[in-house]
Amino acid sequence: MTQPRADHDGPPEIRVRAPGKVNLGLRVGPREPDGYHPLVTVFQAVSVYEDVVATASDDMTLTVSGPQAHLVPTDGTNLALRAAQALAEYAGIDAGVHLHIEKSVPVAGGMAGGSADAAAALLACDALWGAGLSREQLHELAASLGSDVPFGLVGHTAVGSGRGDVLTPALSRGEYHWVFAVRDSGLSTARVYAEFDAMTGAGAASLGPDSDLELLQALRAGDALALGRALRNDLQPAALELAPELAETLATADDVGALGVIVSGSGPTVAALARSRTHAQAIATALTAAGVADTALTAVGPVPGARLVASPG
Ligand SMILES: C[C@](O)(CO)[C@H](O)COP(=O)(O)OP(=O)(O)OC[C@H]1O[C@@H](n2ccc(N)nc2=O)[C@H](O)[C@@H]1O
Ligand SMILES: Nc1ncnc2c1ncn2[C@@H]1O[C@H](COP(=O)(O)OP(=O)(O)OP(=O)(O)O)[C@@H](O)[C@H]1O
Repeated sequence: MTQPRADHDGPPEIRVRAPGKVNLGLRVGPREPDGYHPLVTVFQAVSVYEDVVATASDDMTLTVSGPQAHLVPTDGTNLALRAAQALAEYAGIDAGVHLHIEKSVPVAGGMAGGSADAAAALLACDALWGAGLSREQLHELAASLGSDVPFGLVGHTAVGSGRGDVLTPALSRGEYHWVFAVRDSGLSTARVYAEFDAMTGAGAASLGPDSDLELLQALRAGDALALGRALRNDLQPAALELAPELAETLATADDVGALGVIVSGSGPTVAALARSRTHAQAIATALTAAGVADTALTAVGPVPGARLVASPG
């Protein structure tokens, strides 16, 4: 078991890094009586990271840094604090923790930043408190916190079903280059699903088993061109209805030769697939120059899920 670092001045600390995600395919079925929608989604974890540093403390407290830190709640509603509390209760541990989030994933951007924080907090507190939970136990806790949290633990490429929390790893060859066009104002996931309901009525397609064949085949072959063509997001029309300016972002990325372009999850981040790192940088520059993104991040995927890393210094 990893021991907390105590080789510096100050209390022991654990640093965990967790990735954001893009849904390469997101098929959404009709709303169920519990308010959730059945999904079949292909997740890819990408190199836009959250670092969560857990330090031993008497209380449960949280701080956040990063360009959008002011948008993140630091009270008990923060998903990372809720994760720490859930783990303490589950494992019967009476201990505190201070969590510090170094945030890079856009807030309310459809890239599961809060979920990455929760996944990282679970792993960090498990290590800090020596709880020794199994992967299955961590997964169960993760799913109780949010539909995207289990994927934050697992990372790489996976097919999600159920609410998106039932995961099967998928084969993927090579590295894909992405540009994420970020908007300063986010979209609420619940609102986007409600708009999806309003737009589809009872007519949302039920989910057939084979519809992601082309997507999964492209990933297995490492064929970025085919992956670009196979990208699909059933929430995109709803996100565009709530944020019509995204149409311009999609069109601009298409104009500058993106292999595929899609709203990421519930949006408003737009994900553009590039041919190479250089091409990704060119797309990023074009998007910000055209004023159709407030920020453009370049990244690669797939990358691993939440993992302990050495603290710098
Ligand atoms: C859009 C995605 O990011 C795609 O991966 C996810 O489906 C959203 O996952 P998430 O943010 O972890 O969502 P949760 O925190 O579990 O749920 C937030 C809200 O989204 C809606 N929700 C979420 C997941 C799902 N399968 N059906 C839903 O209708 C519900 O209104 C829910 O109250
Ligand atoms: N650790 C956290 N980081 C960011 N937002 C959080 C966190 N905890 C709670 N929140 C609240 O949740 C909202 C959505 O957070 P988040 O950034 O995870 O959205 P998202 O990436 O669109 O989620 P998803 O892609 O999973 O639907 C924020 O607007 C904020 O109010």
